[in-house]
Amino acid sequence: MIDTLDDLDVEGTTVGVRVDINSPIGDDGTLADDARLRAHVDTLSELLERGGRVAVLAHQGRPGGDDFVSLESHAERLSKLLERPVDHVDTTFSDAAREAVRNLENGDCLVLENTRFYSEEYMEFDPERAAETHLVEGLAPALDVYVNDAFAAAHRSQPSLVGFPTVLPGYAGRVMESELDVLGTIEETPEPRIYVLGGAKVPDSIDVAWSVLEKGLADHVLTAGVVGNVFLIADGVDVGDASSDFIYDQGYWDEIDRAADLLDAYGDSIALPRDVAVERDGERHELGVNALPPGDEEAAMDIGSSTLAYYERLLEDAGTVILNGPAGVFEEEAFATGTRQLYGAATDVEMSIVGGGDTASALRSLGVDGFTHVSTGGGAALRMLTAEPLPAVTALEDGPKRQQPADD
Ligand SMILES: Nc1ncnc2c1ncn2[C@@H]1O[C@H](COP(=O)(O)OP(=O)(O)O)[C@@H](O)[C@H]1O
Ligand SMILES: O=C(OP(=O)(O)O)[C@H](O)COP(=O)(O)O
Repeated sequence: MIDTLDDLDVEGTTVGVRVDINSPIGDDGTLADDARLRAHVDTLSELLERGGRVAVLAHQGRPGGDDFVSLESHAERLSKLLERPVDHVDTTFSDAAREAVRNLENGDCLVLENTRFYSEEYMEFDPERAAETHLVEGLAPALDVYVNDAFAAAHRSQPSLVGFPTVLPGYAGRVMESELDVLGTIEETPEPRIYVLGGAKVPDSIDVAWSVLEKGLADHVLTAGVVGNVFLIADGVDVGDASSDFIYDQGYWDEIDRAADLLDAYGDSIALPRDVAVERDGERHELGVNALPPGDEEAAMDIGSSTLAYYERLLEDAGTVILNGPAGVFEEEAFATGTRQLYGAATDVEMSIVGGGDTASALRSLGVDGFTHVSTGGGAALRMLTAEPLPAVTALEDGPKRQQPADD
């Protein structure tokens, strides 16, 4: 059993709240979409209104990425959403960070700096070891309790997610609580069950495909996006240099062998794109798989209309559809068709569950709604939907194993 905010005496308590506000970032390096911030407003408002002193912990992007930026603009946006001042502290566990946390009054909120600015936070540890990292040892003494509301990151065994609840009393926030309620019952959802795996996080998607096919949870896995391109290559299709180079640059080349192994083991249950869309003369141009490779500069940016018709037919018989990752580069209107139509078709299925930060933002910008549940998490939702435990949830369940050092 996990304790929730109902079990916490909040007044006067300094609460470290791990949220997932990892969001799209604009060309100016600031927040471009606040959906994930909005999701946490209930938890943060409740803690503040109940007299808590709130220090927000979160990551943004991955080292090396264009979206690996400070949380300053997130703090500004949170201040508007929470209708109260929210300071940003430009470190996470330094003397200055501890000082700022200790200076909080009841009802005050601040945002500490991007946890991933510190290399340990981008590594995976078991909880005991995570509790010995600089981040946790440095910050925990300034906190009384830890609240994890970051469902979307709960599949990561990183210090801010599994280390703090090992040394502090841990509680699930409202987002975490409701996601666990909805997604914890996958084995009971109507069959046949179809998993649609698109987007760009290929290793996560292949893990999920293995797991759900091995466990008999999925009747079909439909592939799209970069994931679809990897499966096409694994199936011996030449998707062209532009798409292959992209996969190579992302470090996903080994995933092709894993996809090939999956096709050997479960090929009958895995659907591959039958055509793709590339940009030719400034416009969308569809090519059947037999007509590949495309020109040198032409990347496969979306699934084509034959694939869509094929996938829509499969969805007609589904009882449950679980979708993660856009079917194409939805940010460009010419390549948004696959995502718009495929996700649109999924809303007709009896139970439709969607996961993924980019996926949720794609659906909003494309105006597609009507799903049974849109999760705040992508990889985390998928992992739950494979009936696998989430490390951050397990750490909350296990509770503190030892006392944190006393505050000085
Ligand atoms: N064929 C493709 N080629 C390149 N990028 C793609 C393709 N299909 C989808 N994408 C990109 O995948 C990104 C989202 O993937 P991902 O991060 O896995 O989604 P989520 O956050 O929903 O889990 C989007 O930025 C989209 O442009
Ligand atoms: O956006 C996230 O995951 P998601 O893309 O699977 O929804 C989380 O913030 C986790 O980020 P990560 O996949 O860089 O560890």
